[in-house]
Amino acid sequence: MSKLFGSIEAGGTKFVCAVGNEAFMILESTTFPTEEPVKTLQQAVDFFKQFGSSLVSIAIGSFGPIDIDEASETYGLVTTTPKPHWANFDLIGFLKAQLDLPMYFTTDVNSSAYGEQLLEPSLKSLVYFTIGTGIGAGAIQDGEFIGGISHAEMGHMFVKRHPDDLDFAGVCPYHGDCLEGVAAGPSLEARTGIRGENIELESNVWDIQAYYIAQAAVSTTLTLRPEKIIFGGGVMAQEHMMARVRKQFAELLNDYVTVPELTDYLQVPSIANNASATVGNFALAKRVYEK
Ligand SMILES: Nc1ncnc2c1ncn2[C@@H]1O[C@H](COP(=O)(O)OP(=O)(O)OP(=O)(O)O)[C@@H](O)[C@H]1O
Ligand SMILES: [Zn+2]
Repeated sequence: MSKLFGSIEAGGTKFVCAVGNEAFMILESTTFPTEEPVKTLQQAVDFFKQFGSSLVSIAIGSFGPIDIDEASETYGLVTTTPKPHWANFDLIGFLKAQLDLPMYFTTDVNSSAYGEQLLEPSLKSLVYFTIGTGIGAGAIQDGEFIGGISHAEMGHMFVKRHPDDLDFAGVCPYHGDCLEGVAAGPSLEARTGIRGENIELESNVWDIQAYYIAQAAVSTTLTLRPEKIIFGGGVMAQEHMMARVRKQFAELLNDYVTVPELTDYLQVPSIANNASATVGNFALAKRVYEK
């Protein structure tokens, strides 16, 4: 019987569980809201149990911060999230108690970065940002995720303020006006009272938003010098955003270092339907199965 790989994209708003084949094609998937951890994870377990022994491994790309250090006593836990009930919850422990399979645990954005890199194996380095309810980024260098004592947390990098945005305090519960605090979806609503989906194109909030995202791209460029930076997430689904970000990026970088053509260098995901993390998870599940 052919092998199946499992994927959990554990988002702050919703969970997407899927199984895929050895070509990393999605065969079945299910989506449900992220509620309290036991209820939510039990739904994931029940989904995977249907596939019996065909399912050989699972990769989990999670919202964070999470403990991904296998040598740590708190490996597999969601750590300091402000999300009610989830702080210090043993996510991997819960899954392992009911599914005796090899598991790979990483951030949702690392999973997405891994998925995108599969499509462009010639790239040795790549960074994937998601700009949604929160902001996170995953980075690959020579086929491995970057990180020291834990995974990167680039979504909370500090940015300089847009001159027309100085009155806005930002909405990050930890830092106020870090990148996530001023550029994730909820900041659009906090400034305007209108959800991002419904703000008109003429609003100057888009240029403010693009200014911060462009700064993230500049800081990432200067820190890691990756071959490509990809921007996914609900906010970047607006087609005008990439053009605004590229324009402000060029002004901010001011030709200090050379980068590839901006239409190649700063891009939206190549994998359609927000499936970058799922595809990446299949590949990571395969990797942990073969280890
Ligand atoms: N087209 C859009 N334009 C601007 N903002 C949007 C758009 N679509 C969604 N948003 C905003 O982005 C946020 C939701 O982001 P997204 O759709 O990427 O979900 P998500 O953050 O990936 O969910 P999860 O936390 O479960 O991963 C909300 O704040 C929403 O208002
Ligand atoms: Zn922050």
